[in-house]
Amino acid sequence: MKAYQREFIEFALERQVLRFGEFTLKSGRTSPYFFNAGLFNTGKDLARLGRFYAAALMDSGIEFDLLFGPAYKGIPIATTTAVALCDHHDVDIPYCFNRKEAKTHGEGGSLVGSELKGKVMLVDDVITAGTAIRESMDIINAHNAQLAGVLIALDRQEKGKGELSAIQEVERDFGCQIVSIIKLADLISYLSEKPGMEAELASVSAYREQYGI
Ligand SMILES: O=P(O)(O)OC[C@H]1O[C@H](OP(=O)(O)OP(=O)(O)O)[C@H](O)[C@@H]1O
Ligand SMILES: O=C(O)c1cc(=O)[nH]c(=O)[nH]1
Repeated sequence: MKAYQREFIEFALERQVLRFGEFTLKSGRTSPYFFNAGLFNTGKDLARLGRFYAAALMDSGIEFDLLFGPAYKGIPIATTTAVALCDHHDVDIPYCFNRKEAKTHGEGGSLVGSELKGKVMLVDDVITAGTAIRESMDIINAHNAQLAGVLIALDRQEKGKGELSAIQEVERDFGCQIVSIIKLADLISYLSEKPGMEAELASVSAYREQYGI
């Protein structure tokens, strides 16, 4: 694990974005841990989060024209990443996001921000079973844009529909690269080095045995 990954895990634990307990996921699975990016909820946290995303994006070397943040939690992530790319990497990239329910008055429509076109970098918090990414792909395809890649904070490294991980399935189906700041494996190695986290390590490891890849 790299230093910035350990730093990111500590940031998420400190802000209780990363918590242990019993959580029902969108996929219906019951997980002993949960990553709630909505709890990066101050200006300082969001600015710091954006720096992690922007650095991971620059490191990935993937070329893209636009950031897309799927509603809802992808919206502040795309926004803060765009700001960090400008402030810390001198790169000015347009961004846009969707509404979960189309607006029927005023400017109307389902998209807000820059026009959805070109090579799109999708940014979100986590991928579990890949449903949210597939929903976003429908929007990207409907606008004749192309998916350049996906950037998330946490790759939960879980099985998708078959034996591949949800991420591997998305990479295969859409021919794109998925980049994450941390993976479940990083969290497990962090927990295994940390005194007093034995119970969390045991429950997360058991979950990985059941759903992990
Ligand atoms: O890979 P998946 O199985 O789709 O799960 C991951 C998705 O689930 C959560 O979003 P959710 O749809 O709960 O929406 P929110 O951003 O409005 O909280 C999360 O923010 C991811 O987008
Ligand atoms: O799979 C999900 O629904 C999910 C998992 C997680 O860790 N965080 C989240 O916001 N959603």
